[in-house]
Amino acid sequence: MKIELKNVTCGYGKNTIIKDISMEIKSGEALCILGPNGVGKTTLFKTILGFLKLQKGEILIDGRSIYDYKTKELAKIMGYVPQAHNPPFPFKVIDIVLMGRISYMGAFSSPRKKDMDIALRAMETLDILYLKDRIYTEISGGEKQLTLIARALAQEAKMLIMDEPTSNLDFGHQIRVLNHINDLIKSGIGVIMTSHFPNHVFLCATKVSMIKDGKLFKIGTPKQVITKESLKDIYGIDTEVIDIERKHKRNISYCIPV
Ligand SMILES: Nc1ncnc2c1ncn2[C@@H]1O[C@H](COP(=O)(O)OP(=O)(O)OP(=O)(O)O)[C@@H](O)[C@H]1O
Repeated sequence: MKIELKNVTCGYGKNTIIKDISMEIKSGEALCILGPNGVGKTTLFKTILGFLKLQKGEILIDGRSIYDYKTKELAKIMGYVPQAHNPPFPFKVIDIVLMGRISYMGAFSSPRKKDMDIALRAMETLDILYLKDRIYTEISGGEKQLTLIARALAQEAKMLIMDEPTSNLDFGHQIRVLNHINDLIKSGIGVIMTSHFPNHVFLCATKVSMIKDGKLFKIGTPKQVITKESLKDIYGIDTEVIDIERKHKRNISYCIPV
């Protein structure tokens, strides 16, 4: 499966936020989008998901415009992990995760045993089974983030769109989620994510694109894109990107401020 963005221009009403961006993501790849606060990463995601209309350009899934897909079809293709939020009703955590199964259920029908099993398995994978009967609005920001990731896993979508999946998480959960993203791409799922941490890109992304002033600034492998020059360009800080040897895993690059 392939999602292609061709000369995408998008924003709110007549206000353009993202200008003329082209990129593509295939199954088994993790594309991380980096860019400063307010540059338009979430706006781009909302447009890919069809919540916002394109101003110009095209978004294609396997060569077909996203606008030619039915909502239910799209829900089986793309799962969305938004930044943690509070829904208007005090749902139980398990109900939030089960919402990932809606596209598999008939109208007005309740979850089958299979849906419940899949939802519970998604929670188990992320070590949050203990939250099952808690009220979503009463759990911590990190627990909400993990719940939303579990909901996307339960959706069994082929492409996951994750808006800052590690925000709100403690160090252990950040690494667990990044490892989980690695497992997902190994299993053939595609991931498009945003992050504010270039080091997270080195840990799980196969591809990275940097956005500056609403335009695509750089795209390539993490090593090609994350350099001291590009970090200075988009964040305005001086860094050093160093290579680190790891005992039991591949060597990795790491950026530190200087
Ligand atoms: N509903 C909206 N209506 C109008 N403008 C909006 C709306 N939501 C966001 N914006 C504006 O669009 C711009 C891009 O916002 P967006 O949330 O896409 O940035 P971002 O790169 O995801 O930021 P961050 O890294 O801080 O989450 C900002 O200037 C923001 O104020």
